[in-house]
Amino acid sequence: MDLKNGALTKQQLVDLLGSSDPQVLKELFARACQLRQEIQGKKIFAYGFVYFTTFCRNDCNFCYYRKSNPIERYRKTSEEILSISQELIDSGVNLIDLTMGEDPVYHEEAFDSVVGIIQTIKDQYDTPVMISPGVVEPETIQRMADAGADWYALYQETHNRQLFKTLRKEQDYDERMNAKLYARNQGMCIEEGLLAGVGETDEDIAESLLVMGQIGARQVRVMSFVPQQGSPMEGCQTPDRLKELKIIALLRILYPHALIPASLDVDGIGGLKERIGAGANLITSIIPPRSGLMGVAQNTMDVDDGGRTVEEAARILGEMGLRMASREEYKAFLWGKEEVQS
Ligand SMILES: C[S@@+](CC[C@H](N)C(=O)[O-])C[C@H]1O[C@@H](n2cnc3c(N)ncnc32)[C@H](O)[C@@H]1O
Ligand SMILES: C[C@H](CCN)[C@@H](N)C(=O)O
Ligand code: SF4
Repeated sequence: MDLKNGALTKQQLVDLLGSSDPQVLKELFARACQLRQEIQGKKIFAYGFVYFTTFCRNDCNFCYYRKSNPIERYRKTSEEILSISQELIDSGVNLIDLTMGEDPVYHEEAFDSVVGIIQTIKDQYDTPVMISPGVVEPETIQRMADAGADWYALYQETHNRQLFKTLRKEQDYDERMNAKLYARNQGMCIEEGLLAGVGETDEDIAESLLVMGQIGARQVRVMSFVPQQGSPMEGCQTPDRLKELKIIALLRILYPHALIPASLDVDGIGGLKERIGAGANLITSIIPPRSGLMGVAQNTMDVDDGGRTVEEAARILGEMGLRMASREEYKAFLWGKEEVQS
């Protein structure tokens, strides 16, 4: 199979996802890293993660924060959110990802405070913003876009409607998809994502990889499912990481210019090297230690001991002959002449 030609068919994707041939895998990862190198050299981007409310009205079967899970929750104030964001920016992240559970309190206040926070980070801190609020009204998306939010992140998890129904209980597939298409049509960049190891087939994954391109997502991700205490899927197994790594590499080959995260939220900082080695060009889930903030799939792993910091990630990148990008380099990549294809 010719990996140089990025136009892989669905069948070729399925074959590669199922392959355990060491030579094929070696070529796959080498090609993915070569493409990243050709496009951005040694630079790797990094996003700060601010999960500012862990209250949620939904009951996703895979998630620790589902409303039926009797866990301790927090809701940070606007002042806290801004000071944590400032701390992350000072540490060297390229963007702030404002993430929330679908917290009814914010829905009641029509997201006024979130809009204000976006404005401050954009106008006063001069930093790109991603918003991950779950499904929100078109009007709210519009206000967030007007406030300057660059990105709307909303992961379908799977593009198999049957499987979606079992994961995102009582949520509508089309409503979720349409929210991100609306954001894209308003000029926002969108991130699409899939969850690996939740009962999907390689055909399902191949379909997702193709849909991600069709909808024009400029950031595309995969996270391996991590079982959560107290959730219906607590007893399910976490998948072999090789699948996630293959998906990262295939995404890079299909969409050479896309932002593809190496999330620290799956295996902590210990999982960074292999994901970058598979072709990821962005580190996500950087969280300041002792800020009282949590991760999603790994809610505390490596947070308070400073494992999920720019400093630690930069050290590891250095060992790989790579380096952290500056905010200006990120902005140039996103908005500059080097047009990023979808
Ligand atoms: C917690 S949500 C935050 C935004 C918003 N609440 C939403 O659901 O879109 C972000 C993503 O984390 C991922 N996630 C949640 N629980 C996970 C788990 N147990 N293992 C791996 N990824 C998980 C899912 O892909 C989910 O879409
Ligand atoms: C899943 C989160 C992102 C939400 N936009 C975050 N923990 C991450 O891994 O990047
Ligand atoms: S994935 Fe998001 S919407 Fe679903 S329960 Fe978790 S926080 Fe809520």
